[in-house]
Amino acid sequence: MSSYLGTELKHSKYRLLGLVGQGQFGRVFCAVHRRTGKLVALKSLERQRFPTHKFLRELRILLSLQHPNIVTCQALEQTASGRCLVMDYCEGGTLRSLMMEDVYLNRSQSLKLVADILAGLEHAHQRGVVHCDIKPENILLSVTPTGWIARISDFGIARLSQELNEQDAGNTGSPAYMAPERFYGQYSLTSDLYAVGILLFELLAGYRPFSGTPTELMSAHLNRPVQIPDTIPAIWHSFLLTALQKLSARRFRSAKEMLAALQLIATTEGSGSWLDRQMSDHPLLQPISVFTLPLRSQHQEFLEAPLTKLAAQPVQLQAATPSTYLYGVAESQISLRIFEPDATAGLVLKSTPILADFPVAKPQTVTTHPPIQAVFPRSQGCFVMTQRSIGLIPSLASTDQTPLKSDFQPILEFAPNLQNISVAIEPAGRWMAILTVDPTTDPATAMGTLQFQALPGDGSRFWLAPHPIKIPLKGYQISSLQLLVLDNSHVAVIAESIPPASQTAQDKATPGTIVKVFTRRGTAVGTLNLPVLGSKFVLTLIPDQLMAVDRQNLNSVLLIDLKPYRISRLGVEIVPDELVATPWGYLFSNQQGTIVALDREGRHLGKLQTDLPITALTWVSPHSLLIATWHASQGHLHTVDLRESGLDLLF
Ligand SMILES: Nc1ncnc2c1ncn2[C@@H]1O[C@H](COP(=O)(O)OP(=O)(O)OP(=O)(O)O)[C@@H](O)[C@H]1O
Repeated sequence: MSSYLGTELKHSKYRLLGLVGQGQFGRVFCAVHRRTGKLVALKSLERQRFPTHKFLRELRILLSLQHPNIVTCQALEQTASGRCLVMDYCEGGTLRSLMMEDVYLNRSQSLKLVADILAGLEHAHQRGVVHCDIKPENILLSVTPTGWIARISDFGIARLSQELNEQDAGNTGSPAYMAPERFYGQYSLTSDLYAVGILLFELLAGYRPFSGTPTELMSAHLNRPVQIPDTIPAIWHSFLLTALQKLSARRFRSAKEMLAALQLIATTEGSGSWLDRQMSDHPLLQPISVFTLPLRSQHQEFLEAPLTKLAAQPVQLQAATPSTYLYGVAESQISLRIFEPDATAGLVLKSTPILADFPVAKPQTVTTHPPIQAVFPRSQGCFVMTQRSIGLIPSLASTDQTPLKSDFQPILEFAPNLQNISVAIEPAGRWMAILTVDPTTDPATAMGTLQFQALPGDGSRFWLAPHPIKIPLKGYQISSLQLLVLDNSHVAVIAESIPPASQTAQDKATPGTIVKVFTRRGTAVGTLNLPVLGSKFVLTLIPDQLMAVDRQNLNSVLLIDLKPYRISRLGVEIVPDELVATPWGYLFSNQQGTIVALDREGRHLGKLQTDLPITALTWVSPHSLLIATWHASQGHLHTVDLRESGLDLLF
């Protein structure tokens, strides 16, 4: 179906970017408008299931609802096999997906989301439209630098599906959120407000007031009084009890009235910071269950200088034994250690260190060398970037047991007048991309130059952009520029955007991050304007996924999926200095010696703590971590076996 729709849309205004989800009536795709570059959601609706007259009636309703808290429908696209609704794209996923993570949303943000829903409902109710299926799955999220905006989706479609279901099987809606009268087939605008009451209860308590089978739920909604737990502050009790009245007439009379009551209590309680647009002092996301375990090293090696970077590379040294090279950087020196798997002891250091530290560049003393800025271990060896050049320390894998060579072969010397040089190397080490900023004093005319170059080995077989590509950098924060290789044919230029100066304080444009993607042949693929401020972008081991520090919410990390486009936040409890992707999830560390481990779904696996400041960390096998520490002129390289660390990992 995805390729069907792709083919059918070949000559339309939209280009499909990927499947986002599947609803009962069809699939939802992320697509981009070919001319404007605007992202949209295309919701395909099967023709047989939506007879034309009903569909047009619902479409009229949908088109009449234009509000920032409603997922608006912009147009209808006809395709050979059916129709697609063209809707605003919400990159933050659903409220359900956010509620399923191992985090508590801060109170102010939870209340803000409920206030958003009420504002959207007020708009719809004023136009005589009742939603009938308010639940976290139908609340989509737009991401903002400091949190989210809730937007109600499925207006009209929810009611239409109810009608169709009634004809089919008589089973409608989502019983967990259904007001008592809905079980008798009646509904009014207060049925939506009852559902919002359940949703607020769930956000504040972490569970819903009633659970069980559909029959048990029906009986509970109709007869059982609501029990409010002590964990919900008393100030909210009468609000919740009013929203969850069994008799429709005893509830809030309108969304507007309910919203006003919510704002009043939030202000009284001191959790209404969203009302005056201030940032909350509390972390946006608070992990639910974080336990701390002492960091136990399997092996410790004494270091003479602090290692600021560690990079591992699997190698095949001897016929059947896969080993791992570990490169360590201390200022302008790079060292190499070799690890080999051992049947009983896991991964062990073959000898310590095999290659003594050696200067990277020629000059006289180590201290005068330009410090190493980045290392890229690849099959030919380790590419090393300094301020002045990029070069290769050739691989020793092929030379087997011969002593390790320490020659540094320069590949490219940078012109002295260039600033902000970024280099990125393809995973297979066949080509590199270099981004430089042309010297200028005027930010309005700043230009970047992106070049591609084949690397020693079989790189010259690749067709690379023959000429430098000029990138206008107006509106880019140049000091934040980053270059990443996404896969063997794409690179991304990433930078913070400078919002244009605005006239009024209210009208203040929000800052964001620009991600511009190019092919290795130099073709611009597209630009994403991320509504978040990220820094330290790294690739994860999931294709087309990036992660970054969330600069405006320091205890959270951003996960950015490019295909389909999606932004999620992980609550990590620490302000991470290092972000490391592993085959099983993510590791974050800070200089205070804390390491937080999360799985690929963002679930917290635990926290390791050492008293020593961590200067670098990496993994050398899925369960072996290498951690460099440094304190009071003393440092160690620790080998940690995660299977014995006490973390909740399944290997
Ligand atoms: N406008 C949108 N922007 C981004 N993602 C969307 C959008 N609309 C839907 N989605 C995604 O697609 C998924 C399917 O959405 P859809 O509304 O078709 O079904 P549903 O609400 O999950 O189920 P149902 O059809 O039973 O109501 C959602 O879970 C959501 O993740």
